[in-house]
Amino acid sequence: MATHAKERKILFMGFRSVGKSSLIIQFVENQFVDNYEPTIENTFQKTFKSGGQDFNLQVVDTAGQDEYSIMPQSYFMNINGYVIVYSVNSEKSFKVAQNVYDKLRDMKGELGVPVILVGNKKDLRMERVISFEEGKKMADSWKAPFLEASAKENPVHSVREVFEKIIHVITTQENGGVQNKSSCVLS
Ligand SMILES: Nc1nc2c(ncn2[C@@H]2O[C@H](COP(=O)(O)OP(=O)(O)OP(=O)(O)O)[C@@H](O)[C@H]2O)c(=O)[nH]1
Repeated sequence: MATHAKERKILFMGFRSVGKSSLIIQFVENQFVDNYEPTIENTFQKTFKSGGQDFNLQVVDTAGQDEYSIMPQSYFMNINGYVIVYSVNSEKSFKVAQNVYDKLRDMKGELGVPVILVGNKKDLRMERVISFEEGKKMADSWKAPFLEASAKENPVHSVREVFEKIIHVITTQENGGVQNKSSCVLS
């Protein structure tokens, strides 16, 4: 049975150069961008099917934040879900991830933040400074899903997982926090 595509807007946040644009461009255009160009702000569109439901996604790629960034109002209006990204080779980006979450939490308050945490660049094995366990622990403290990803190595799997997870969080929150089994496509 055909159902209408649901419009949802997702915001990517995190420190500079962690791979926000790369993950999004992999998702939207299936390609890896090797050169680094700082983002100002960009919005991408992509249709995506998850749990039998079509989604019309608007994905906003923000300029990288740091601990001093002030979040504009537009980060809080009409946003359905947040993807906070750090890179596993950067201690600083891990700290900024917590910082970004704290600011979102302050703004969103009691309702909770529909968020996932992504440790990107897991292909950089020799340069890793943040373990999987540390990432998981931070996400657990937010009661949020966690995954590690790479926009470079096996990216199709990574980006699919990122978007499956954030859509799952959004859907769960829209259903009043109750896990909807029929839309639960994650193992
Ligand atoms: N090895 C590796 N490099 C990556 C990965 N993802 C991104 N990069 C590289 O990291 C650099 C920064 O990537 P961007 O996607 O521009 O990072 P960003 O978070 O959007 O950066 P801002 O626009 O400054 O916020 C680029 O040179 C990418 O090629 C990854 O998974 N693995």
